[in-house]
Amino acid sequence: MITTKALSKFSRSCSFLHHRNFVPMKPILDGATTNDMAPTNSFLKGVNDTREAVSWSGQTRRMSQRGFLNHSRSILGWNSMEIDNVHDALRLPSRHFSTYYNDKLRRESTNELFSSIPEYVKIVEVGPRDGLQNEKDIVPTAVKVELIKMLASSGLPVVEATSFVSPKWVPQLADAKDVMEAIRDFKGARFPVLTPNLKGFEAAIAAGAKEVAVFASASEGFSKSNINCSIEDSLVRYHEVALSASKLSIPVRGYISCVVGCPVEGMVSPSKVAYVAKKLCDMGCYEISLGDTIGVGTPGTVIPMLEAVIDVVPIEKLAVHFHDTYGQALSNILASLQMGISTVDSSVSGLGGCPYAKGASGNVATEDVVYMLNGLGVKTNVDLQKIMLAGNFIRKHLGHSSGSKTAIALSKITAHASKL
Ligand SMILES: CC(C)(COP(=O)([O-])OP(=O)([O-])OC[C@H]1O[C@@H](n2cnc3c(N)ncnc32)[C@H](O)[C@@H]1OP(=O)([O-])[O-])[C@@H](O)C(=O)NCCC(=O)NCCSC(=O)C[C@@](C)(O)CC(=O)[O-]
Repeated sequence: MITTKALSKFSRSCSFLHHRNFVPMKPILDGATTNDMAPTNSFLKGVNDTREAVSWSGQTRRMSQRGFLNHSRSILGWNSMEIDNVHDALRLPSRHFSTYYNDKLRRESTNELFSSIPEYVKIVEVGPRDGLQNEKDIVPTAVKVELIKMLASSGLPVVEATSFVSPKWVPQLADAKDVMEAIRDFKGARFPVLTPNLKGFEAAIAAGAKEVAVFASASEGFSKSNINCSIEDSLVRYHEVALSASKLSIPVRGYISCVVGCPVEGMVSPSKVAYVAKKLCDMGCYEISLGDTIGVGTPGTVIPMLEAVIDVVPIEKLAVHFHDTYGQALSNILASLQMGISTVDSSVSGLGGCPYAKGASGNVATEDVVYMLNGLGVKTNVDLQKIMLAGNFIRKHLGHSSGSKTAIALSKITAHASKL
């Protein structure tokens, strides 16, 4: 059941949200119909505009941070030197801008805002799958393999490699078997693959996959457009996959798409997400990734959704998967971390989108997530510089600019930083 308890607890602990006139949304979502949600901002329905001015104990911290950055700029001559060569930029020890400084601040801070943030966050990289499935031009297998290799060597614990789906539906990933065969001997990361049915599962195992993921939806409309069946039918298929997987001791991850909004139906009720999450958990999924497929969520919709799911699935089994269409992904991740989630999906360079979700933009960029987590003093074991190199590699191939603000910012900075 959705309660306002955690919302108000979250709100009390998040003085920064009050500071920005944030007021948590009433849990209006249960039973909401398509008519409840106009295409754009009806997600805001129910927000009380009771603005509160709460002094923020982080003011001093923010000011001193700015002081530090100005100091660094003057040492680095930041404004006068710009480059567009990521290799040069990578000489810059980014920790000077984030981890080192904020680690110290976080350790010293007693602000309760930090208390619920986990010390370690597992990042699940979905770029080679979620990213490349939506590219107009088909990426050559060798490029995919090199990207996966670069990502795995950056310290990422999980790199979702590809999908064993119908090549008629997603031609971009029709080379799944070749990709898996090429990475068979890669070490250092796990390489799960998407499987929509037993046929996909069997093909994945034959190609050497050691872990699979099934993908349901919280909305009927999206389920039909993405996998051509109802939610219930998909759960039956996934149950079959889970049974076969368990016989082979293959771990199964479960995705739920459209956890706050659907391109077909509009607003999605948290109770529907909780229902599917429980079913996936009961069939044996070791982790359930909650996907804001079209990136419409804000903490105002994400928190009630998480509340509903946490009521029925242990929090340590949950992951969040945000697309950044409205620039809300990092705030949604921060809210999720503060609620106790410690697994975050992201995509190098912000690649991504679902071919069957109109309007879906890229996933939150891995570089931006790592930068934020470094800044919070949260361990990820991921090397930001190596991720940036992987991002640069794939972007050059695709001919797009980076979807990561961190990568763009750091690529513009050059200096003899090693002298610092
Ligand atoms: C589920 C199906 C297959 C149903 O597709 P269908 O057309 O209903 O299935 P079918 O059983 O009638 O089979 C049609 C044809 O596909 C073949 N087929 C059937 N299954 C497979 C398979 N596994 N691998 C290879 N081929 C397969 C089957 O053999 C047959 O071939 P034909 O006889 O016509 O030559 C199709 O709808 C499909 O592949 N959909 C996948 C769509 C997809 O990958 N979407 C993107 C991923 S989800 C996502 O991005 C969201 C997520 C996870 O990232 C979270 C978030 O962002 O929120």
